[in-house]
Amino acid sequence: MTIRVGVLGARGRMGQEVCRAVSAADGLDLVAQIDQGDPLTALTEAGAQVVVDFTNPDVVLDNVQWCVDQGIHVVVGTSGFTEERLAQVRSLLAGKPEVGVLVAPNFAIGAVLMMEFAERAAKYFDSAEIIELHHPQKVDAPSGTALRTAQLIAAARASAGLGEMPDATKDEIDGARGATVDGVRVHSVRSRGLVAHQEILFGTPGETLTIRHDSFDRASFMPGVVLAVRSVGSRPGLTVGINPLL
Ligand SMILES: NC(=O)C1=CN([C@@H]2O[C@H](COP(=O)(O)OP(=O)(O)OC[C@H]3O[C@@H](n4cnc5c(N)ncnc54)[C@H](OP(=O)(O)O)[C@@H]3O)[C@@H](O)[C@H]2O)C=CC1
Ligand SMILES: O=C(O)C1=N[C@H](C(=O)O)C[C@H](O)C1
Repeated sequence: MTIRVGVLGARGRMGQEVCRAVSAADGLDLVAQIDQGDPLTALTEAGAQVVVDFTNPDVVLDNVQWCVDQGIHVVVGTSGFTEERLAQVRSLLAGKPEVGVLVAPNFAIGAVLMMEFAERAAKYFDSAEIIELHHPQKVDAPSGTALRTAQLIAAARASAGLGEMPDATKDEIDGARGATVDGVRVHSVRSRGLVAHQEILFGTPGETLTIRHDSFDRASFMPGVVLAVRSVGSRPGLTVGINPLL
């Protein structure tokens, strides 16, 4: 059966790529392309069953709420999902248990594996720092992928009983050590020529391990987005990441 798909943020960098990918995918029908200023009611008028949101962190929760209220499943790629925001999505869904919302900080398979490998490595190393590098049009810092990676590393360290990292600095210029997310230092680089990149640097006496992923093209996110669109309708409630679909 064909799935009727609407895209929010359709004129953006990701939205345009998603519209192309949905149009080219078997069994998906692109029925609505919505951007800033367009009414959300165009989604219901077009009979969208799944909406894909690649907008911005300021508006995404309102969009999700509106879609959930209408009984439309949502695939969310927009960044900024802290644990607190995920909890807000869970409470939106409480009144609509049949609706599925999938929030993925990163749809690229390499990035998903990078996060899994980092989670696995975390307990073996005293130190861990994240360096994320993106194009300069990105509105937020740190990236959603870096936030999620920090959460995963922190949780793995806590369950292994590891204490604080041996990283105290006596004298530092503000910001020199990056931001601290769940106890993990995160450094954000913005530069022309970049798309989306991240490395995690682990260290313990005598050795370091670097895990790095590079998205050189937004095409890297599309297989994950299409998989999520096909799956979200059969996954009521909140799903975080595409890992359970792989
Ligand atoms: N999960 C993943 O794998 C990935 C996630 N992302 C995330 O996706 C998001 C979008 O990234 P990107 O495409 O580069 O950003 P863009 O700024 O290129 O695109 C966002 C689009 O959404 C539009 N928009 C803003 N508000 C609304 C609204 N209320 N309703 C509908 N459309 C709206 C914007 O319009 P206007 O410009 O007029 O404001 C713009 O056209 C970011 O949060 C980014 O971090 C990006 C890549 C991969
Ligand atoms: O804005 C981007 O470009 C990206 N955003 C996501 C994030 O914040 O992690 C995913 C990817 O890094 C590209």
